[in-house]
Amino acid sequence: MLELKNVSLRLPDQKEILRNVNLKIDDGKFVVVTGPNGGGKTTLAKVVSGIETPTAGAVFLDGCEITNMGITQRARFGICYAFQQPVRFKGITVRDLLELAAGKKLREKELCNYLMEVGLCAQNYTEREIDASLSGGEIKRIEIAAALARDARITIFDEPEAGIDLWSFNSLIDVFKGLRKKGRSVLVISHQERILAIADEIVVVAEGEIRHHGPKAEIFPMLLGEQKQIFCPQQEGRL
Ligand SMILES: Nc1ncnc2c1ncn2[C@@H]1O[C@H](COP(=O)(O)OP(=O)(O)OP(=O)(O)O)[C@@H](O)[C@H]1O
Repeated sequence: MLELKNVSLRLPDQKEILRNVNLKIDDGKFVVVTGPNGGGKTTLAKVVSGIETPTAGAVFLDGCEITNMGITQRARFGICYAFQQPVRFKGITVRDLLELAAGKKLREKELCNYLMEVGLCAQNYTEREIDASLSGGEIKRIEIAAALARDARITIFDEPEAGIDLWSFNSLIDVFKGLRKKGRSVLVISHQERILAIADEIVVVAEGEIRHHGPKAEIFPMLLGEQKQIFCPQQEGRL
C-alpha cells in the first residue's frame, strides 16, 4: 500500500503547492487523480515518484518510509512515473529506451508487443531516436510503451491522453484495463471522462488539497454535477 501522511510542499518563496495531503492507495487499484489546472496533481505525482521531496509529512510504501528516497531508488522499489511531457534523449533509440525500462535485452517479438499495445508498428519505430523528430503523440505513446516494459508495481501516468488520437485512445483504455487485470496499481492524472469512467477510485485535487477521494460510483456523479454548475451557474438548484 502507498500512503501519504500530512504531506505538504512549500516553494522557496513560501507558496504552498501541496497542503497536508493524506492519501492511501491500496494494491491493485486503478486510481484517477483529477481536478482543475494548477491544482497540484503533477506535484503530487512527483512527490510519490521521488522527483520532489515534501517539505513536511511522509510517504510510505508497505509501511516503509520512502520520503527521502530519490527517483532511482523508488524505481527499484517498483514505482514508475510516465511524464506529462516525456523527455527526449538524443542518441537513444526506442529499442534502447524499452530495454532500459525492462532492465534486459528484449526479443523482437517483445518489442513488437509493447509498441503494438500503444498502436505503433515496431518496424517503423524500434531504431528511431527519441529526439525532436518524433511527434508529440508518438513520444507520448513510446513513454507509455516504456512504462509497460518496466512493468512496475505502481505506475503513475501523467495525462497519458495528451496528444493521443481517438484510435489510440481506445488502445490506451485497453492498456489500463490490462494493467488492472495483472493486479498492478495505476495512478492516472487525467481530465478525461472515459478514463474516469474506468477508475476504481477517484481523487480530486484542488488548490493543493485533496477535495474528494472515494469509489468512482460516489465521486464521478458528483464531478459531473460540479461541472454543470461551473459551466451553467443559472442551472444551480435545478439539477
Ligand atoms: N517549481 C515550481 N515553481 C513555482 N511554481 C510551481 C512549481 N511547481 C509547481 N508550481 C505551481 O504549483 C501549482 C500546481 O502545479 P501542478 O503542475 O502540480 O498542477 P496540476 O494540477 O498538475 O495542473 P495541470 O492540470 O495544469 O497539469 C501551479 O500553480 C504551478 O504553477
